[in-house]
Amino acid sequence: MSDSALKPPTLNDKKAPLKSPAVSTLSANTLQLPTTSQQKLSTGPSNGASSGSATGNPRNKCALKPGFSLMSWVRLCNSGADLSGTGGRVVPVTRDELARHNRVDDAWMAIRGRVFNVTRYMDFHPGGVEELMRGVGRDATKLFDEVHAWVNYPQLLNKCYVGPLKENLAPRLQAEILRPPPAPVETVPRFDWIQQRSELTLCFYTRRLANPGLLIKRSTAEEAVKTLEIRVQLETRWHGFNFALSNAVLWPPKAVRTAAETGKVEVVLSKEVPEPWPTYGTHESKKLDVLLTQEEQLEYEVQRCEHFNHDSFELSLQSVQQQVLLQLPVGYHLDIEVPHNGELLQRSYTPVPHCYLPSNNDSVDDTNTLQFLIKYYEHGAVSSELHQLQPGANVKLSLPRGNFKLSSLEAHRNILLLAAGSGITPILSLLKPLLHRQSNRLERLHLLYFNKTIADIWLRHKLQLQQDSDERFSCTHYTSQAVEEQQLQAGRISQELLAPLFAEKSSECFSYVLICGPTGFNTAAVNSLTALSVKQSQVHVFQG
Ligand code: HEM
Repeated sequence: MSDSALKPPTLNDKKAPLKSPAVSTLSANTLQLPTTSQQKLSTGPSNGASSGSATGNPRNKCALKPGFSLMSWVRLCNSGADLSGTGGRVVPVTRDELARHNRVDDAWMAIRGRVFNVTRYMDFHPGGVEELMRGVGRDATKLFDEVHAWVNYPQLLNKCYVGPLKENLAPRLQAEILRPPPAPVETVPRFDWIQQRSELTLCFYTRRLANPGLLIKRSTAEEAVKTLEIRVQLETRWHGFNFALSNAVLWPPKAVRTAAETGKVEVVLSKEVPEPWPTYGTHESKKLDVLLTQEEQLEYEVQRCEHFNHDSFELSLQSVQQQVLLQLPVGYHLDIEVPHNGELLQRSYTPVPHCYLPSNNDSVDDTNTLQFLIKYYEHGAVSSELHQLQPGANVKLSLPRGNFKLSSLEAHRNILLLAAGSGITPILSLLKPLLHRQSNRLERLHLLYFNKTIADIWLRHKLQLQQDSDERFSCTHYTSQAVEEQQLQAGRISQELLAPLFAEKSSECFSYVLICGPTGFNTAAVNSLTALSVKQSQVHVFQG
């Protein structure tokens, strides 16, 4: 039986609505978009089988009625309309009071001790009215987190805040909730430059473990360029630097380095004429509007689309005319958009570092090309469209998205990785950055990789090579179907399977766990870890 046969086909590559185009007249708003794409808690396979998304999660967005786009919601929020229904007052709410607001035309919902009036949000909810109604009139924290923990509800519902949920809060906590949340401290990259006779290096300093992303755009299709746009991504925020260089440099850059740990970004450019420059030129910098960058798309073209194993393929993409170079923050993904039956469909995928692909090795520069491993589903609209792409065909990519914080791993030296099926891809992007970490060097990085059959295992040989080259890394393969091979174990994710790794005094005791797989796998993993007293703060689930 194929993976796709295990799941209701509607959850595979479900049609996503065409995103609204970027509205350039919209100025920076108080609202930010959710940080990553979406996940639905599904009845999908609980182990091993992949959902088809590289991050393991299917999408289930609804088409919104005309006039109910995110942009329209932002406008409504900024219009001064009384969305909370309290005239701007903060009113503590009892559970009984909350339960009375349980109708579609009078809908309140509590999340993490705060009550929001979601009545006006109903038609704007990308998951649909029916889904939103599931959380109405009650404390919906658990449900909300199960479906899309990454959605930035405090910002989206900022103007809908009614007040704290009363009875289950200590007075001190209540006082905290009544106070407006403190504005987050934002890092602005600092620019510097150095040169050699034949090279100019543009440097951007962010902060330790900032895990920056990078986008470089040339303004013309010429090989020698004088103007360049360089953008540095820090979480959901992009900082743009527009350079007018004093002389021409060659395209593409000679090297591009983003150091996840130090937070330093370097763009090394070859000068067209090797000579010392009195100055690099000039630049203007600005923070880019979060809403606009969330909507922005890049044109990429297929370089290769080749068979990888019995049900997956390797897709290699390069920016059209090599206009753009992109480096994703570690653990981030992006959406690939393809047309299908007159609609535009999107799905999230995490690029695979070149060194893990059979066709590549360590010396290849990851910047020019984005490589994906994609599982093919017969009924999966996006994967079947992508599967048919010929070299030269165009697709659209979103900018990188994600909510993974490399800094949350800083204190941890024994890290456990749990991956299922195609959920291995974000995990792969982390292996080298973690093993190369200089401060608080890692002691042990252990991967448990779950698949249905031996034939489904991706990159087994490469994982073995990684294990051979660094004794701190180990990988155990589990298959849900019985196996005869010695190096493989039969088993599904469970509390029993994980328990020995968290036994007190065990030298194998892990203090942080990263999880990526289909929703059922993620839920089973989180539940097993909770039962083993692993705290929520010690776990990150990749979603998207
Ligand atoms: C607690 C009850 C809720 C349920 C059951 C629910 C359900 C869903 C579902 C099924 C989706 C589609 C997910 C997918 O694409 O796979 C979705 C998307 C979404 N929901 Fe909710 N939702 C709830 C509450 C909320 C609230 C309170 C907000 C307000 C901030 C919200 C904002 C969103 C957003 C922004 C998306 C799109 C996510 C993305 O594009 O990544 N939801 N929701």
